[in-house]
Amino acid sequence: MEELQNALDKKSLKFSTLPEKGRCLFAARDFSPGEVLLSENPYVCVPNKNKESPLCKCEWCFSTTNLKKCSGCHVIWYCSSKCQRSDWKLHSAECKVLSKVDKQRVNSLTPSLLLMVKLCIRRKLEIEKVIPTSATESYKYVEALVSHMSDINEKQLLLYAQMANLVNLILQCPDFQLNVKEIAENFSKLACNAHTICDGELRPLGTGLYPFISIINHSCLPNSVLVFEGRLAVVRAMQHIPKGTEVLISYVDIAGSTLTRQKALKEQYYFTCACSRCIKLGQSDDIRESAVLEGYRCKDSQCDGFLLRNSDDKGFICQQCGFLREKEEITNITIKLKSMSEKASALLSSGHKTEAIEAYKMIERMQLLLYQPFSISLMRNWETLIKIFMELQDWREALSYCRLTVPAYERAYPRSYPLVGLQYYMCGKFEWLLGETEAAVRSLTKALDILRVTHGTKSPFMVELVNTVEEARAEALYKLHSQVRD
Ligand SMILES: C[S@@+](CC[C@H](N)C(=O)[O-])C[C@H]1O[C@@H](n2cnc3c(N)ncnc32)[C@H](O)[C@@H]1O
Repeated sequence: MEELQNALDKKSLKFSTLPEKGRCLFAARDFSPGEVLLSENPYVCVPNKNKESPLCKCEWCFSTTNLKKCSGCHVIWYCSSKCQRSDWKLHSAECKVLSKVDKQRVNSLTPSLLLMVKLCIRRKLEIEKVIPTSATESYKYVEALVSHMSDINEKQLLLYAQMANLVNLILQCPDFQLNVKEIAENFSKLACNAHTICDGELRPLGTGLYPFISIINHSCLPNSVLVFEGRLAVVRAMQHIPKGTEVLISYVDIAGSTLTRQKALKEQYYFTCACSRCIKLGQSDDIRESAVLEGYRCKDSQCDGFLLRNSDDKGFICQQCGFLREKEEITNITIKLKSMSEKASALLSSGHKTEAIEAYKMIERMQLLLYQPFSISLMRNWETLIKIFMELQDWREALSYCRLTVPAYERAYPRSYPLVGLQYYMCGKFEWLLGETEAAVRSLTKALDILRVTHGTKSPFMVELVNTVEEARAEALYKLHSQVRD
């Protein structure tokens, strides 16, 4: 505890505990927007490999190019000998373990199993003093993480026990000194403490355990943001944080209604959020916000009122014009939308992109009849369309949908939120590709204003963004001069 506070003192942070939250981090001085509060290398991490992210990645830096398999275990990939050397202390032991696992089993190992294998190995190497412990890196900080073992249901417990058995089988060695119960508890710890490692555009790359950053609690209106520079996790102030304020990040997508956010937090993190947004649950502002983000629109296409459930539960009443929308009509459209979404997603996963586009456009038309213009469902459907058009390199169509999402993002997220900046960035990139230089300058400048606070300016992603903005500004100026000359 004293060692932990000493390490945090250097960063002007104060460790504390609150009865309703457990461990917390507080600012021990004022922090300005964009200032780094805390940065940490992963205690252990693994690249993702799943249906959404099928490419193999370098175990150290997550690069997907120039990959070579480790010649010892034939399981782990590296993009360079530099990355392989950096990982060697841990991987030399991991390599021996993985090379003994039969080929079929090794291919079916999920990232979370591999992460747990690494965690057990790192612990053993610390005990053997192969990897030294320090004031900030030690297995004792993993031991201090919350596990919520008493909150998880039997089904989940059984799953963790099965996974723990598998890890034990893979490790095949008694000197790991961890029993199945301890490993199962560690799985539970990973579920509520591990972080998804993302690139600058917040696309997931892997999963990592960062025991210091794991002390930071959640808020649906956070004052800080967690981003990654490669494998390094960096927490930055998104706004001015006065001395004595708790440092808070968001654990879940904060775009949803209070009920949706609270459900997600309860399911994965076992707490009822009482942040400054959540305490408004049931108040008129909160009801209006939920109705706009997840509720239905007025049947009268000219009216932009939001609907609330009628007291007799037969339908929904527009709060502006008093029109009733029958429950049955809404149920029918919702059922149709569900079946259309299933078809569209099947078309997409079978590679029928043109047909999928038509299906998602049909969904959009139906959503426009049912939901508010700033609805989250509509926003997600536009995001899918942008993704498909990007894959087809149809920048014009991608831009038109991207422009629709920007106001929806601005409505759903706080103003300086990274996702808002990234949506402007995406628009700017499409405009730049399409030669719409002035529009690109406007969008990229907005992106830069937000992202220089959340992402800093030093990462390769931000350096590239700064360069693109400068290039776009120079080209816009050149075009302006040419027009004046002509
Ligand atoms: C990553 S840990 C955060 C640190 C944690 N407080 C601790 O004692 O180690 C996540 C857990 O912290 C608690 N937590 C985080 N944010 C909270 C909040 N806003 N209100 C109540 N509990 C919270 C929940 O138990 C959650 O599962």
